[in-house]
Amino acid sequence: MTNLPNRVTLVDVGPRDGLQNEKENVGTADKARLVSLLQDAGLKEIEVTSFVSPKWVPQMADNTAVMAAIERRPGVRHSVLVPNMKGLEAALPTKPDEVVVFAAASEAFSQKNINCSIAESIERFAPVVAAAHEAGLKVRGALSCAVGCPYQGEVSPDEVERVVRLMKAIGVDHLGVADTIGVGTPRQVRAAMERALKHYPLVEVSGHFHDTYGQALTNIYACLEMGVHTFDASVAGLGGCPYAKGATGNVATEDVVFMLNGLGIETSIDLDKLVDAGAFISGVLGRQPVARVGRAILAKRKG
Ligand SMILES: CC(C)(COP(=O)([O-])OP(=O)([O-])OC[C@H]1O[C@@H](n2cnc3c(N)ncnc32)[C@H](O)[C@@H]1OP(=O)([O-])[O-])[C@@H](O)C(=O)NCCC(=O)NCCSC(=O)C[C@@](C)(O)CC(=O)[O-]
Repeated sequence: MTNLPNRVTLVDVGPRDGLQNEKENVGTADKARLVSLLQDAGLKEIEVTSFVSPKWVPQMADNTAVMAAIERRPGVRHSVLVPNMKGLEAALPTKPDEVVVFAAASEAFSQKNINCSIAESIERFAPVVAAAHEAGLKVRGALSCAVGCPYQGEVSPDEVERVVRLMKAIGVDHLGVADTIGVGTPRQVRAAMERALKHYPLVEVSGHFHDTYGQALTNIYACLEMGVHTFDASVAGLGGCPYAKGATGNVATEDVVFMLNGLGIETSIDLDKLVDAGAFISGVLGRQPVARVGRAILAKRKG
């Protein structure tokens, strides 16, 4: 068998990416409770909220209140997504441990998601990255539509590498390769990852997969074979970007942990407690978890 990493870090993006697309308002206390349950389960990296325009993404309008309500446990990093200086200025007083900026490999998606071209987005992010660094924060960069775009169709590795270079040039510390609409298969994902790895070391690259076409775990495995050992995932399989119509949720954290456990790869995450977190937020939303492992374990518990 190929050498796989011994250990994987999972970033649970459920409270942000998972909830941002929910039409019904999720209460601030429930969002904070979700963060606590994820911490109980052993998650050390949690993307808590975003400081984007509330007109564009109303579900994240309580960002400051959520950051004030979460329990800060030692050793857990709480990150927030910001689209511009206004977002960073609002985020900094809430004391995030890390900020996430997000650009797209596709022009069309950049316009739909953040209302500007890729070049303009990089111009916007440059001062954000500098100010975040000045505040002592690390900056993760998400590169959306790294294999496919809901408006443009296929996205080439050259397009990916072009934006990777731009993000590197403005000082983004970590690059997340995102299959925003979950259309990638291992060959395409590997090609996109290879381009990221030309500019960032393995420790500063991660994968972010949606499961629209059921390829997310396969794509994660393909990345593990390349040595990539950080992945975003979303508890209960929540999620989707409001500007990526038809895309389903992120890969479920429960499903990823189950696969990694089976491979003997350490995550320090307690699967049973994670399933509890998924059941909690699914209950708040009034539906079953999308996570297959979550459903299976809940069904087994019922007997
Ligand atoms: C970027 C903007 C703001 C541009 O939106 P715009 O309308 O072009 O911005 P603007 O600068 O012209 O401002 C318009 C209004 O928004 C306000 N505004 C401006 N900025 C902010 C801010 N930060 N926080 C709060 N308010 C803000 C600003 O003050 C003004 O208010 P008004 O004068 O009309 O009352 C908008 O397009 C936006 O917020 N987009 C965010 C969309 C979003 O959150 N998408 C989902 C996240 S990305 C994602 O999920 C993908 C990812 C990362 O998970 C990886 C993957 O799977 O690909």
